[in-house]
Amino acid sequence: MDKIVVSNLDLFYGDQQALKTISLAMAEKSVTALIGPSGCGKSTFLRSLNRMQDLIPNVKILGQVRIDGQDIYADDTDVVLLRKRVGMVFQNPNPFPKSVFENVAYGPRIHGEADKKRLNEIVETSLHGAALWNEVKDRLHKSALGLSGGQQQRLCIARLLAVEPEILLMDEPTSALDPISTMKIEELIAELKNKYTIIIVTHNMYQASRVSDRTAFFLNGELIEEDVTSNLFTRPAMKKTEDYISGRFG
Ligand SMILES: Nc1ncnc2c1ncn2[C@@H]1O[C@H](COP(=O)(O)OP(=O)(O)OP(=O)(O)O)[C@@H](O)[C@H]1O
Repeated sequence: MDKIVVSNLDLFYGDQQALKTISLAMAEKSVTALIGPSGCGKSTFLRSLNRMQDLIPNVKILGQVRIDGQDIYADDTDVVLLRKRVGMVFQNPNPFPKSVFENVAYGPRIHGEADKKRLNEIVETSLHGAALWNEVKDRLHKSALGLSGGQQQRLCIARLLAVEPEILLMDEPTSALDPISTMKIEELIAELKNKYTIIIVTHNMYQASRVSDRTAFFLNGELIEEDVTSNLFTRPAMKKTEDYISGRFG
């Protein structure tokens, strides 16, 4: 079943059009990878799925983004609730300068959870969910900034899981990480897709082929082609896709 359906999405930064009439459906509990050369609009597209662009001045958005059938750009959308449902992980892990525990408890607390026992449970479950519990269970009250980069990234994922999202947006989540940490995040993505709908931007085509079910190729703000990942990489329908994946540009 489709979780997110984007129809005819145009996005302008001032006069510059960064997304050109994009239509793309993303299935529930699956991983969709967004690939394409630098500046083609991948991050812009990703950020349009939880209205992160609302924070940037002079952005104009036309078209629709429906999640479970509801247009997230409708006037009555609760954007705080939307961002709880659609969480985001960034390229550089960005834990708060607080303890591991406080990082994970932060979201539930601002959404009103005050019960200590319940918060303990949420923190433990979320850290398990992000495959980090065993590595941090003895240092829950130490600073998150003392964790390795890969652990910090998994902590950022745990922080999202704590508010019970439905969709995880990941913008090049491993580009700042070493190969072992990257592998752990990729294994985690494989686990998480049993429960969550995941959209990942990656520059690494091997990563796209390892982690995703479907891949969308963007070029100059256009969606050139979208298909089952193995098809897109072995039998692309479009010449531009073939040129990109065979390393002829980008
Ligand atoms: N806040 C902004 N204000 C103005 N223009 C922007 C802004 N963010 C992105 N752009 C422009 O929109 C276009 C698409 O950028 P975007 O970051 O979405 O591409 P990308 O494919 O994610 O690139 P990269 O792989 O380098 O991260 C680019 O031309 C970029 O310069």
